[in-house]
Amino acid sequence: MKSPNIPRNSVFAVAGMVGVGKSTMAHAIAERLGFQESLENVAENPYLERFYDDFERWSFHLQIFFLAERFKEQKHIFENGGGFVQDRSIYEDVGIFAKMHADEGTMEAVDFETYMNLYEAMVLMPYFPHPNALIYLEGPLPVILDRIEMRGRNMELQTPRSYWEEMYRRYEQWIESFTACPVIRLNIEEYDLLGNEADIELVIEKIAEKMKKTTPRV
Ligand SMILES: Nc1ncnc2c1ncn2[C@@H]1O[C@H](COP(=O)(O)OP(=O)(O)O)[C@@H](O)[C@H]1O
Ligand SMILES: Nc1ncnc2c1ncn2[C@H]1C[C@H](O)[C@@H](COP(=O)(O)O)O1
Repeated sequence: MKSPNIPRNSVFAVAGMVGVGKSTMAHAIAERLGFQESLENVAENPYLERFYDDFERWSFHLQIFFLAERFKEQKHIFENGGGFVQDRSIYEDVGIFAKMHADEGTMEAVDFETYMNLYEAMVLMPYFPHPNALIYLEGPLPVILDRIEMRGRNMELQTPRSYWEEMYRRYEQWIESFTACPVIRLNIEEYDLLGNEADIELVIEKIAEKMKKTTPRV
């Protein structure tokens, strides 16, 4: 197996729609590169089920919880000198989730403003270097919905299809104007990490290529 030309202190964030395959991808990249994984811990999230049960009541609590978690994670990555693959980025919390709930009226305007103030104060901290690349997973909505179904989290299965359709639409727009760091777009129909483990090499090649273009020579 060839050793990819990817700096050991790099940080990658895997982004994309719920169910698209981020955790699976983050795990495979981290394993292949010998990096640490920084995973979203759904089971230990005290608000997630309550949130899916009642968006209006819990959306602010959930966003604050995620913000605190991502901030701790960021500090951990910073203190360890990089070499991490993150499962989901902080940019999606604000650009997709918080904004969607504010626009849809399931987060109060005043709560969204408080959240944004906190978010902006946090991302201006030195603990918040941007990732070296955002690995964005995309694919057809029906395939993603099948994956959500196959994974079988009850709270997600009970959520109306219109919620996922709206999120999907927002992701498509959001990625077009995302500029915080270089983006590597991967179509989930062009590789199959579960069916063919060797496909991770295609992904690693794309990352190495992007790093070659974006890492300044010294
Ligand atoms: N390449 C793939 N082909 C088929 N199913 C996949 C693939 N990648 C992930 N899955 C499955 O899709 C579901 C969602 O994947 P997951 O990695 O948890 O997504 P996310 O972290 O984006 O929510 C899981 O059941 C996972 O096993
Ligand atoms: N910031 C968020 N707001 C609302 N819901 C969120 C946020 N971040 C993640 N989620 C939800 C979506 C899924 O149900 C789980 C885990 O996400 P996944 O894309 O499956 O890793 O948390």
